[in-house]
Amino acid sequence: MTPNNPPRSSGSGRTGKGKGKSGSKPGQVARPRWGAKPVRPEATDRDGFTAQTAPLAPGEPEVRPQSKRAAGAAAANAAKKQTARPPKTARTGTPAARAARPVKTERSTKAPSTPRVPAGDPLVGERYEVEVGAVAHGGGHCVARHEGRVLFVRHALPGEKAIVQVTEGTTKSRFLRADAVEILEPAKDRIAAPCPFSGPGKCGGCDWQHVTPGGQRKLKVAVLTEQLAKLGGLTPAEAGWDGTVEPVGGKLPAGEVPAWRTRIQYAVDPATGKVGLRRHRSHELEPVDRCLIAAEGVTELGVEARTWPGISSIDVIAAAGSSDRQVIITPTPGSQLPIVELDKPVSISRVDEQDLIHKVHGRSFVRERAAGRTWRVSNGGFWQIHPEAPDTLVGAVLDGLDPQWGESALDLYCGVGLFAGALADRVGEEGAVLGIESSKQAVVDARHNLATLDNVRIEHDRVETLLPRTGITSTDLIVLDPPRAGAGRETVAHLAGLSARRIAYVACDPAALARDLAFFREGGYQPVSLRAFDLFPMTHHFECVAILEPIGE
Ligand SMILES: C[S@@+](CC[C@H](N)C(=O)[O-])C[C@H]1O[C@@H](n2cnc3c(N)ncnc32)[C@H](O)[C@@H]1O
Repeated sequence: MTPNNPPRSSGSGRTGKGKGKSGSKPGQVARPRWGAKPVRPEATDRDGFTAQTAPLAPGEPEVRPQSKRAAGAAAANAAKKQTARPPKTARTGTPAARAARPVKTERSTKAPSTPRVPAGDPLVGERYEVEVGAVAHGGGHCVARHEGRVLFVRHALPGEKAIVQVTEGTTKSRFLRADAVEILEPAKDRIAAPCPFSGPGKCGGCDWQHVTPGGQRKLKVAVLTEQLAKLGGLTPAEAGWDGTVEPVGGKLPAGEVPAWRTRIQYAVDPATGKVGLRRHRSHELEPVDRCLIAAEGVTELGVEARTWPGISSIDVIAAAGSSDRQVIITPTPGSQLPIVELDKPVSISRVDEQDLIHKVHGRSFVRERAAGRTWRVSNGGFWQIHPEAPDTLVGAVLDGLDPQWGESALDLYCGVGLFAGALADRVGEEGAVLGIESSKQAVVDARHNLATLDNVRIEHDRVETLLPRTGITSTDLIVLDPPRAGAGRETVAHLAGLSARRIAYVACDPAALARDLAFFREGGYQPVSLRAFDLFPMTHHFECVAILEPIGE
């Protein structure tokens, strides 16, 4: 595709750099520096993001996350597992910010739709011998073929010869899902999985316990390379990428598992009261008495060692930047919250039957440290799970953007204000930063976190709704850190029209990133550097930071 350079705005809406301060008081949002009046957005929250949302397999329709209540109902209906929605497996906290006072959690509360009954004769349980091919995007699976039909195989590695057992699909399915249950010829990156709960039919939280740390990063490199080519039309060199996925927190020897996960959602087995993690694409539980990737702050609470009668799920958050620990408990319908005693001091909140969160005791938030500041994150609102992720990503964004004193910047999908705060420090009081975020509670937190910065304003609404209404016609810098679905064609086109000197795109889904890079090219921007970070070891997830500049400059 030939890049084109559509005319971009002349920037007439900007009031110019170096003008006086906004005059906002601490705690108020600063007046914008782009010549647009502050808007009063409508409350249009939507589901937020978790890095652990089960990705879709190629061709699989998008499925919205369930509420805990809906998930509970579905768990009771495990017989329908074959066509059930993707599970909430071992993922961080709640998928969106929730308010400190009782408010509706910002999650889908729609009941699950009636499962479709797949046509054809079931093939579940069939075993085939296959040669395992390349790793595929999402789900931690590799592609194999049997009698012309595609199989997405978990617990395998490229190049292996294996016996696989079908886990989903019928004679009419376009593709089948399967687990490698016997490895006939192992790949050199295969190791014995250190976690006893990992393996075919077991916990769905980790994808690659059976792979060396270096082997996991090689798989991630293959996925990013493929997505850039397929959806972005880019070679690694054209993307400004050195072709590596950078380890974070030091390299570990094979067989050692980093305890990186500061947020975990456990489900509770109604029969035993024991906690567990969801099996892959299932509402069934794998009872777990020690999650190896859980951070020490999670494990030391002793949640896994207790029984939880009358409880359906438990979100555990162990701040990396303070000793704050928060546990958010969802009782089963009709049950009362028991007195909760854990092994360390902890704040407790409960989720009621309307999905409202109530503080039981302690704080309704945890405090994190990153980019030289303390951040309040309330009730399971978005915060990166790996302890080193916030500083790693802020470092990559600032290195790539090189913000200058007096510049204006947008922080889109800003969460509790991480990049906005870091940018504000660099552009100084002569500059201005506008953050936009759709979660009400995250906006409240962001305004609290950045209250002392007169040059930052945080607005509440969806980026795609609010940005066009701001009247902003140009800015110097943009950071966007959208949820898994990416920003999409319209938002990218709008951003490409703002004459930004540089744009930093932080992405947790390489497919959405590659697609949006192609949209940016249509708008006259190209990546000049791309870095990928292994911020979710033992899983197939990773994070990218792409820096874009106008083509031809
Ligand atoms: C990946 S998180 C990034 C948060 C923040 N940049 C950080 O690093 O902590 C994405 C954020 O986008 C918010 N979000 C989701 N869809 C949105 C939309 N359409 N417009 C604005 N914000 C949105 C979510 O609530 C979430 O806080």
